[in-house]
Amino acid sequence: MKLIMAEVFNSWQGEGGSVEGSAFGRRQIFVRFAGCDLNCVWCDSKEFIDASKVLRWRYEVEPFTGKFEYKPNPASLGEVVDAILRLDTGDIHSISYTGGEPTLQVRPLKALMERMHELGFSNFLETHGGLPELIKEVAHLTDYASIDIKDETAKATEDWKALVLREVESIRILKEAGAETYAKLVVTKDTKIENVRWYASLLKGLAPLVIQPREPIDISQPKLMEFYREAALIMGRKNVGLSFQVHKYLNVL
Ligand SMILES: C[S@@+](CC[C@H](N)C(=O)[O-])C[C@H]1O[C@@H](n2cnc3c(N)ncnc32)[C@H](O)[C@@H]1O
Ligand SMILES: Nc1nc2[nH]cc(C(=O)O)c2c(=O)[nH]1
Ligand code: SF4
Ligand SMILES: [Mg+2]
Repeated sequence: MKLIMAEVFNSWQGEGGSVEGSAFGRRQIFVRFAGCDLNCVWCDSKEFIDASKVLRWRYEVEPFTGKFEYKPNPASLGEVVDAILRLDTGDIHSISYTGGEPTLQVRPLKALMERMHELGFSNFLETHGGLPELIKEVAHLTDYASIDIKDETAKATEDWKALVLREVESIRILKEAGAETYAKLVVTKDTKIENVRWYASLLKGLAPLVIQPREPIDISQPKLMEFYREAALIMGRKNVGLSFQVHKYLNVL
């Protein structure tokens, strides 16, 4: 079983805020898959979007040392499991599968999630959720899920409304399978309030929402709070929160 990897490292989960299902501030081992089918204008992992250009992957030798070793792609499942296990600091809340888009490599992702369960770890899936048919394959192995709702201003794909509906379908699948699931909406200064209302109406009664300003932040505080209020009025005041990419302020991975 082969995987196109980007990196494996140990850090704190820096996103998700305080809504139910969030792992913010929890220690995780991050497994970043190479390759994505979307192209968000603000993506902070752009160098990993084209998997064919990710010729090698890196794994931390020791957490927070900035020391890495490199291996050629594709990686074997055993190599990735070894890289994860050597980063097990004994205080790991869950393994985060991110990217790129982890669900695109659904067979190796599934095998890795199964292996991590066997080894006693919980699985945290970080995904755009745009491919519900692939989400179905791993939903039963997912303990926690953070699903992005791609705003129009992300310009992730041509038919962004159809993408949003597929993302919501993925949330439904994950919830039905018993995964603790929340939605994450990255907002920009150009995000439209009517779009925020639409996302909120789709998520109402389904999953909580975190509103995460795009980094670097240029959205005004009044606008951010307007999005928050409108979403909370639709979804309920306990079901909305803010999320910031705190790891970027701490200068950690
Ligand atoms: C790089 S993505 C990988 C997982 C998956 N492809 C997705 O988009 O959800 C991981 C998370 O980082 C967030 N992110 C990436 N670039 C960002 C930026 N410039 N500002 C805020 N959040 C960002 C994404 O929205 C997503 O929630
Ligand atoms: N510390 C930390 N937290 C994160 N939460 C989501 C991340 C991601 O890139 O998926 C991420 C990341 O790259 N680092
Ligand atoms: S879906 Fe995720 S990895 Fe893909 S371009 Fe958007 S933010 Fe980047
Ligand atoms: Mg990141």
